[in-house]
Amino acid sequence: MTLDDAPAGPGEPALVVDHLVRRYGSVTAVDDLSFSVPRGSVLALLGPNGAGKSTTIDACVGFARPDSGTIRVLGADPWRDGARVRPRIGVMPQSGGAQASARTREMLRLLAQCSADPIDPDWLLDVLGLTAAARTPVRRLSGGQVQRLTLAMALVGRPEVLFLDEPTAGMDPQVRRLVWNLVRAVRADGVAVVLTTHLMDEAEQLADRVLIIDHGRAVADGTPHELTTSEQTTLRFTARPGMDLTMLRTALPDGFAISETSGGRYLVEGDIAPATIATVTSFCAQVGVLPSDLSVGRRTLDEVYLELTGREVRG
Ligand SMILES: Nc1ncnc2c1ncn2[C@@H]1O[C@H](COP(=O)(O)OP(=O)(O)OP(=O)(O)O)[C@@H](O)[C@H]1O
Repeated sequence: MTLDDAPAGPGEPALVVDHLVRRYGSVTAVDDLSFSVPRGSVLALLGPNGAGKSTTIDACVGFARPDSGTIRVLGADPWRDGARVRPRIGVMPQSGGAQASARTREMLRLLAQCSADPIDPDWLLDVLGLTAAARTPVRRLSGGQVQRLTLAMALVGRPEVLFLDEPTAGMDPQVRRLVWNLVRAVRADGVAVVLTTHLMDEAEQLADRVLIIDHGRAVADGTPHELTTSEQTTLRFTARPGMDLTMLRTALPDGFAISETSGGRYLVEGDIAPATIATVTSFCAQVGVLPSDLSVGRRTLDEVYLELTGREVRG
């Protein structure tokens, strides 16, 4: 052990990533990324497909070797000192990880036996609604059940740091809420959680901090409240779908963006003032439309995310 590898003290962040770079051939998947995650907190990594989220997690759990930069998980280097790190972390990869031929309970018990102080597998199955599927082979579970089993596998060893790669992708809304409650419970127990998600409401619900990455680089970092509070406010209203907004664009001063976000739902972004509302309602009167649900508020995380990462679909 070197001085660099001294165990993290109780006040130290459970995870520290410092100037991480990871390349695959000519692709720089993670490009100078730095962040830390204190115990008892949740960090959400957001970013478009291919932004580098899974690669970041892979490096943090010791699956991928950093090209440069350092990672400390509970004070240890996950690549060089995996034997010290692995028993103290839980990982829910996107690809699952359960053996297809094993039965659900069997799979979980096997992992529990590898842990010094496991959570009771039957309790976990019960909490995750998998008791009825306890004797079902993994290959016959539904996609959502496999997801829940993979989460149970990440939790059964009572991890101090938990990595969840898109934990609720494809889950129905009830199960998603169940998973959110479990994440909140482990966070309250002092676990540091890193999760990736494409669901902005998931990030808003769970995260103490949000890190938005694009092309491997951080483009925003803050609490959900910090990221959605800025000079820019929004004015939303509902009216006839497909209105020609040219007249409204001309009437508003420079610096405003106007869009129809979905059929009949309009969004005006900029420094909204009382005069802006007057301009919008006067435009509606001119075109003979009654606006409804007119409201002024903060931008949503979704809007901030789209502004930072663009609206075009990535290949
Ligand atoms: N094993 C690999 N070999 C080669 N390139 C890879 C490998 N893993 C990832 N990449 C590339 O690295 C970049 C980042 O991929 P990564 O999977 O980390 O993104 P992501 O943000 O997790 O995407 P998604 O939201 O689709 O899961 C992409 O360009 C991807 O093609």
